[in-house]
Amino acid sequence: MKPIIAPSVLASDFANLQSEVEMLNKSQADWLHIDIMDGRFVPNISFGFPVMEAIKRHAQKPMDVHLMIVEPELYIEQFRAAGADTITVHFEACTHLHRTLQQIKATGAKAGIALNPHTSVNLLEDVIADADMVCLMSVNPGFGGQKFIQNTYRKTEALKNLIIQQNSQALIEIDGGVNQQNAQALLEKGADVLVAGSFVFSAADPIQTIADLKSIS
Ligand SMILES: O=C(CO)[C@H](O)[C@H](O)COP(=O)(O)O
Ligand SMILES: [Fe+2]
Repeated sequence: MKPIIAPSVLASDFANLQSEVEMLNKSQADWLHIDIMDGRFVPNISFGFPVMEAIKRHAQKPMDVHLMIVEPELYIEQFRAAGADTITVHFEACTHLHRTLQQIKATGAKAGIALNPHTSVNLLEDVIADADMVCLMSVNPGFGGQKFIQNTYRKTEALKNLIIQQNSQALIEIDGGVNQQNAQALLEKGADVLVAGSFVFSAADPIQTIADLKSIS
């Protein structure tokens, strides 16, 4: 099965956002990955609703919104209104994760759970049936351009086993440091969605780079 490719707009040229989004429209990218950072859950601030809405005005593909924020339940409806198709919240940021997943689904969006590198996939046993996607962070969240953490291979395999065991339909997304070197092995371990930021946007030919990732199976 071909992977779903979700380039992370975080690594794009914000001064030329419209042309970056138009490039993604023309490419084989399946989704646009949108990283929202609040300066509290992670030690960085990215962008918020006005920028997301501007991206949405030009995007012809679904928006996969990764919320690296505390108390995400306060903003779910607003992110949906700003154009999110999938909303992923962090396991570590949700006191009532099951409730927050239902809240996301009630807006009509797909609901994802992101796990920091230190968080075990075993903690998802009682909630995996309620998730449309699990995002395994393969770097510590907060910044693009970091080095891929090797333990992600093992986690991907363990998560795939849990999904099969629980008869869940959740997709496995890998986020952070994804490139042509690690993509094949991630897919073999069970990944469905590859997020790639700096690897795509720092390439000489981003459209070809996306096509190369897409052609791995
Ligand atoms: O969530 C993220 C960082 O917290 C980004 O989606 C991720 O880092 C992608 O960027 P890169 O491919 O450059 O690592
Ligand atoms: Fe992300």
